[in-house]
Amino acid sequence: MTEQAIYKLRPNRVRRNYRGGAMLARWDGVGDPVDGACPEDWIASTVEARNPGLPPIDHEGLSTVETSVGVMRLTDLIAAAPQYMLGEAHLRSIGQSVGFLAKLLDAGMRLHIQAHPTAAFAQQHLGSRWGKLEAYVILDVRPSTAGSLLLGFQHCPTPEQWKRIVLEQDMEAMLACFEAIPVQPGELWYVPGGVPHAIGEGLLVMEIMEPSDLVVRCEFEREGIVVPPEARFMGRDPDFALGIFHYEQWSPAEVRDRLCVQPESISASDGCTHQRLFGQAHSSCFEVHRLALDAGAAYTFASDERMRVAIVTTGAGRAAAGDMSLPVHKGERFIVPAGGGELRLQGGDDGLQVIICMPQVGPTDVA
Ligand SMILES: O=P(O)(O)OC[C@H]1O[C@](O)(CO)[C@@H](O)[C@@H]1O
Repeated sequence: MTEQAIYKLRPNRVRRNYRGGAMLARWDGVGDPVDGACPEDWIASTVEARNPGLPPIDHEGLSTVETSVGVMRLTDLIAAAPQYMLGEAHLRSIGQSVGFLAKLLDAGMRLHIQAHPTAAFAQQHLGSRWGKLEAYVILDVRPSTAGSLLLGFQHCPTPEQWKRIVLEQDMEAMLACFEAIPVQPGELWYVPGGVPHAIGEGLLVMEIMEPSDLVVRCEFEREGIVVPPEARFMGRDPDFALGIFHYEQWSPAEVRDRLCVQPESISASDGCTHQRLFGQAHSSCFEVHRLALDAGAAYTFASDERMRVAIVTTGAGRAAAGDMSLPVHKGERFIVPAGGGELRLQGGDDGLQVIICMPQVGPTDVA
């Protein structure tokens, strides 16, 4: 198989327990975009979706890429050229998975209230190296929706009260534990394991997380969508599952202080700003950068021999690596393998914004 310096990712929609996806369909050029049962696109995913209680779909969640010899599953491409795709250091510390999971998430309705295990809990009790710490880049808010998150308890129940609320589905009491946290496009948030949360109606979010689909779902039905019993508590009993929650009370201002992240400026010159959005201070699993190029501006994202997963979030332009150069536009997602060299970007007439995600594989500094 020929090694390419850029692989375009195919759309990869995944079923969830909420409706959405119309904004993603618009990104993908679908003529008549509507919300449906597949509101997420999993990007460069080597993680299978877990949808217990729904009819099985083989390999749901696994990404496919365009290659010179046709469309291939990313896991097969990596297996065929692990060193080129991921690099030596990655293979040694992480193996043949991408090492993190990125998603575009398009919420046509508020998601149900949930929490995820920390990596420490997952290692100790679930036989998994990772829990599911999540980081969000808010990309857009649908008109006529407020744009908010439920995040952390503002009126914290005791573990016994929370257990009663969840088991009896006392929705009035459950919602009374939270106040809406307003969010804006461009903001960065992160959600450590154990923190209850729900993404609000109308948000389009780029989500980067530890590579698992481990979740405790607390609302068993929303807007007629029933979360199947086997999908609620990670297949365990309620006491075990609800044991992952952190029972801390944070006011909306404290939530913003703790969990709204300020980007770190890496460079700002010649019509291009380069920021690190999430790094080792937030996660030992992934690192995320944002590049914003004015019309005609050019920028080279240096290679430190890690795989880079790129998503064009605004505008259009060109992306080049090695001897490949492609036109790219809003919604495009692509991979530059560890062995693909530096990534060269150029802004088109309306400029170009690209988010780049990479695994953490040890000491890192791409500045
Ligand atoms: O509706 P579901 O299937 O529980 O999906 C939950 C979604 O919520 C998130 O955990 C975000 O909070 C996504 O990563 C996940 O896909």
